Amino acid sequence: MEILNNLKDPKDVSKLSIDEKLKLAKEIRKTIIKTVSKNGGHLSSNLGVVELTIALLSKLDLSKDFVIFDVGHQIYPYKLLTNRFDKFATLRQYNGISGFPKREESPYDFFGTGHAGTSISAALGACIGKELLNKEGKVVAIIGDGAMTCGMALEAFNYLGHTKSDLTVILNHNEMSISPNVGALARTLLELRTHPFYKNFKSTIETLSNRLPNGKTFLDFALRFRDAFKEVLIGKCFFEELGINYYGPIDGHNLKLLEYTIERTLNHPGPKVLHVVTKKGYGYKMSEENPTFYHSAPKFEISTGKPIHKDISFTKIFSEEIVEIARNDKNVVAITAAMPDGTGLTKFAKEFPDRFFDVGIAEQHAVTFAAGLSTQGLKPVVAIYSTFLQRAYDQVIHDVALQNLPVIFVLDRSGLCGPDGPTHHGAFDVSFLMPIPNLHIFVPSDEIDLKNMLRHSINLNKPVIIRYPKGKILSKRSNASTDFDEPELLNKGSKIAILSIGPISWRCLDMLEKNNLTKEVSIFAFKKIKPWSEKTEKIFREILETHQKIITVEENSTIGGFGSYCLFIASKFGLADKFLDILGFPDYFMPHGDNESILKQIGLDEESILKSINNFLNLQITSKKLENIAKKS
Ligand SMILES: Cc1ncc(C[n+]2csc(CCOP(=O)(O)OP(=O)(O)O)c2C)c(N)n1
Ligand SMILES: CC(=O)[C@@H](O)[C@H](O)COP(=O)(O)O
Ligand SMILES: [Mg+2]
Repeated sequence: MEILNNLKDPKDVSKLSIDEKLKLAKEIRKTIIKTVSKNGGHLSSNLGVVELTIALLSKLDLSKDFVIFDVGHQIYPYKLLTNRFDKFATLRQYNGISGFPKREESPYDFFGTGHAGTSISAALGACIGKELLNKEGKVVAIIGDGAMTCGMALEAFNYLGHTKSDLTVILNHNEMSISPNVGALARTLLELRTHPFYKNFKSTIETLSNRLPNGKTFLDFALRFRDAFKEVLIGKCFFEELGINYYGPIDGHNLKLLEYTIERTLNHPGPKVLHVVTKKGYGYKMSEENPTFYHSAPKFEISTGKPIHKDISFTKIFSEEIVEIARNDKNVVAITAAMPDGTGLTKFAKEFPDRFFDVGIAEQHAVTFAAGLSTQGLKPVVAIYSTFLQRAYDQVIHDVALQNLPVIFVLDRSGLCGPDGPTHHGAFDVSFLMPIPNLHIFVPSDEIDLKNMLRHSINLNKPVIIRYPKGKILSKRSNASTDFDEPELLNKGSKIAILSIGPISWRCLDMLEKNNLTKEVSIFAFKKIKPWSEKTEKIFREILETHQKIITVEENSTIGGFGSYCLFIASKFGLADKFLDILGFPDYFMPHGDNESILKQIGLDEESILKSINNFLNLQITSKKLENIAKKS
């Protein structure tokens, strides 16, 4: 990595010749492919923005300019060019560098992202902040066509057209969200991009500007000529209607053209959008052919592109079961906010295209849209990641729960999301959903529970949440009770009772078996955590009365989670003193890395749970011994 190795400062990029920059682009791609093949990560989006990032750093001065990447999953080339080449092999690993922009990680990561659609609002805030404080520097937001479908992005454009601030938005258009981008806006952008005048004109000027000795002057003339015709040819475009200047579309892999146009755009005062066209996955055959698979790539073999291994997950079980259910119930419809693959709805979409709705990255709309569907007697299933449901909290309360509408929310990634880190860990859903009246909240411990809960929920006629984490399924049983009011007894012990939710229950069982503690410790896996029926309360009371101590275990924040709810009920019985420990996620944002290291850090690994149990058991032994000594004397 001859060039990457020698870049000591982001400013050095601008000092390279065009040939060196082209070589640099190759080195960046090679480094990204190598690292992502070992660590997993967002391959396709990063390969698509290599030239764009080089061009941007050639034209920005990061000592005063400010740049924000929307979602931030495309930040790898930027990290490589902002003094993180030497740490890049640690990408997404525990104690390594993050896969997203992170303010604590580098002074060049100006704004943290991970969820889509925030860049223009944050950039506009920074821009107006600079104006008010008389600070120097340009502000740039880079946003993909997928993220442009977010309500927040559109809200920010609305305000930008009003403030007329000197903000540059670079729209990276590759026709892809994680899957192909959808919606009317995607169509409008495509019209801008594929207009025959633009297409032919673009290729002619680009070829000529590369060949002519005075390419820059020619390019300038040609682009001015094109702009003059823009309105006549395609009418005022979306952005210009809002009072925002529009440049483009330009080829996002043509470095010379990019540099030239970025400079020209930055120097134009006021609000503006530069429309850049790229190919997602560019430069690696496998990701060009299947950008969706390599969007969030698992570890893979570079020569074949094959993933190293794949576990059976809750997502896969949901994917198959919901199709089975829908075959027998034509009222079942499914909704995703731009994540048919991640949530497991691709199969459903293929078999029932008319009953499947990908609404774009628009979680708030997805939830209220589902509520609307349910008013007509349909049975909407909203498949969504826990962390993205945070976006639609009010919609869950105001549009679904308050009206008691039968929408089923299937929350994937509820729990640790390992290398994606704090923006993606599903750490809060139990805490933020438990207080909402009318919700029925289920937590499967394995695939059988999930299937049973789905079938039960589809006919419940109530708002439902089913939450489960990413990762492999741990139990190997072949049937389970469908009485979700009754916590499932996984092991009967005499002294301590572990009350748990989700697949971590099976890890606890494994831990007891390995440590010969099955006689001392019971495990109860709770299945429906809201509302508690009289039966659940009765069983809970019996558990309290028949055990000396209680430990709760969950993959959710300990604050406001399952454990604290149990403690609340126990206190009503006057039995709160039975609680030995409430184990779950801590009151700080957990880092990225492998789940095992994170669990260890937060005291939710087997060893830590064991320690909590042994502390009590050893204490009992010691006090027994002391009692005996006292008796003898
Ligand atoms: C609020 C929110 N919903 C969903 C996601 C998941 N997600 C991450 S990237 C992405 C697609 C983004 O597409 P685009 O902005 O066009 O970027 P590209 O990957 O095409 O470069 C989605 C849906 C997210 N990060 N945030
Ligand atoms: C950036 C983003 O939000 C998604 O790409 C997410 O990282 C995907 O996660 P999974 O790989 O768990 O589907
Ligand atoms: Mg895109």
